[in-house]
Amino acid sequence: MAINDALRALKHTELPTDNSTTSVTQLPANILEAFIPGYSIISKFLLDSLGFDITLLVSVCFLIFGLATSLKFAWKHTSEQFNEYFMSYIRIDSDDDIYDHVMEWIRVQNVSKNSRKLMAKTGRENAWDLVDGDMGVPELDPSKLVNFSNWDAKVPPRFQPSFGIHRFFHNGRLFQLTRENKHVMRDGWGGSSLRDEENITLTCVGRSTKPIKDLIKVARDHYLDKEKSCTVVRRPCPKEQRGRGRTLWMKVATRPSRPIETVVLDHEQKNRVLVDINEYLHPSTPRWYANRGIPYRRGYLFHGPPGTGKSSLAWAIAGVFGLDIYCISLVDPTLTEEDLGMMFTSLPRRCVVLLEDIDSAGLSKRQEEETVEKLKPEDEAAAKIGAEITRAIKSVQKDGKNNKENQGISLSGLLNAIDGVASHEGRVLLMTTNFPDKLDEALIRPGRVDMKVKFTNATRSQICELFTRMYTPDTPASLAPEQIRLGPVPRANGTLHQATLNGSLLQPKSAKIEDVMTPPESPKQANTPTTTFSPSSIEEIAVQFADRLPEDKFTPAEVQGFLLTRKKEPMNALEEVEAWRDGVLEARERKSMSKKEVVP
Ligand SMILES: Nc1ncnc2c1ncn2[C@@H]1O[C@H](COP(=O)(O)OP(=O)(O)OP(=O)(O)O)[C@@H](O)[C@H]1O
Repeated sequence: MAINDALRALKHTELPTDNSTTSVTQLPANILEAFIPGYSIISKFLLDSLGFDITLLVSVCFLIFGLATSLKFAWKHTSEQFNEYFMSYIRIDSDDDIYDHVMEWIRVQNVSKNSRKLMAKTGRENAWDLVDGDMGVPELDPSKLVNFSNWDAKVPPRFQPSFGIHRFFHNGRLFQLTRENKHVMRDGWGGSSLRDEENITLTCVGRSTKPIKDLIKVARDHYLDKEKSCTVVRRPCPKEQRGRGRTLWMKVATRPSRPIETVVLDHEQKNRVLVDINEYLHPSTPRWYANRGIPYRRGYLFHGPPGTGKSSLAWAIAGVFGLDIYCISLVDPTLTEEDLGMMFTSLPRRCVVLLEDIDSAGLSKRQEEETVEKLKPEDEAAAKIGAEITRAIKSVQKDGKNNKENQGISLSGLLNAIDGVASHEGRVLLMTTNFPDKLDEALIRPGRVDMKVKFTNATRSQICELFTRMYTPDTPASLAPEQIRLGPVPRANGTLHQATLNGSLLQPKSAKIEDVMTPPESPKQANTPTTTFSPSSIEEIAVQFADRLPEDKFTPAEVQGFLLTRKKEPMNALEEVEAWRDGVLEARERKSMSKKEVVP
């Protein structure tokens, strides 16, 4: 409107013909009037009352404003054209691992140091950060109680580049990082919903993306190097975040890998599992499977009483082979069969999938069959009728549930996910159970479960090993995967297995035990015994300790629990173990007696 008025005013304006400065810088009054209604009255009033003509001032302001706007427009247009033809960029979404790699690299590169737009994050993100060493964690005073409110206050926050544009140099080249947050509509299971989505864009000058790719590689190497001795744990995303085509897994933690030698198990058994997985994961194995038309999958069933080390071995395996671990709880009420199928499909090429306590997920043998089996000797006809009734009740229950969110995972749903056509090949499937006999044959048939590993209560040698490990001072690192030597051992058929782990290496090294035990000098050595013991005396005490416990009566978890309460006092542990043993056995006896009384 104002512009139209101004144009109209320009038409009727007779521009000054003289060459004076005033005529150049002063805009005609009718043009100013078009932009500022009432201008002539104001200017006349100021001229009459103050004797000051504001036309020149207003005209200059207008000219500066016009110039700036034109420059801005020209700059925007030119830079757009420049970006289009002379810049390269790579965009990274926040749900991709590369996002974490780049952001972490940026953080340590101190890009944040020079930036004026920062985002502060709590220094300690999870419990494992305390073992990072680079967190500036304050020293603890052993004479005082640990107070985490004080401790947290002393941990400096981390600073990351905030949303917006950040520029930095790498290898002499200028890069630009643009961090954005957008609200986008996404299709999810419950329909479309508005979600926050973050991404970063890395830009550099030039018509090739190679410098950015190199930078991403550097960031990735840096990140993976830091996390080399860690295991990344992933779980299914919360239901509301699970979207079609979007990531179904979320990283929940990065924890230090469990050293394989800390899992106290029969060495031959442990060897066999590791050798088998090692052979399966070998880069040449997929071709071997493909040539024979065999699906490239391998499954393991770890079974035994609770607290015997099934999950511990699973975690240690992930650490040894440097694989991420994908944990699925089949009892998760939000997990549907469709979700499960998609999750297996979206697994990476190599990973460990851990399905814990599969017996508790309603996947045990069909109840109606069990009922028939139980009643058969007495009345087969009645049993069959009973089974029919059970089936009918179940189908009614199922219909009733149809409208509800979750109908649980059925056996066929799990089998489809595990070896359905879309299921990803190359993963190591580890299933744990306390009750292997309850599992349906279909679930544990060869091809789904290729190796069963039995875990038992602690043997004498396991008790000895648990004791020795507990009182051995911390060593800087356990066996790195590359330190585990491979050598041939005979197979059942008499041939030599090429990729076989040397069993002795999986045992605690005597060299480690020979480390001198000294009283703690700093809080960091809190696990070191207060009394000095020679390595040979620790071994001797371990033997005596094992002599005082019956074999196959206590789980390794129970023995570990007892030792943990005396973790600095091996002699106390030795002296008190008999009383503890008798107490636990008596309590068990009483419990079984009371059970018998209740069920005549
Ligand atoms: N064989 C073992 N070697 C070393 N530690 C063990 C062993 N068995 C149990 N533990 C210790 O006991 C605790 C429980 O072990 P873990 O969770 O592996 O047992 P589990 O057999 O998986 O039990 P559940 O069946 O209840 O899941 C852990 O702290 C672990 O360190």
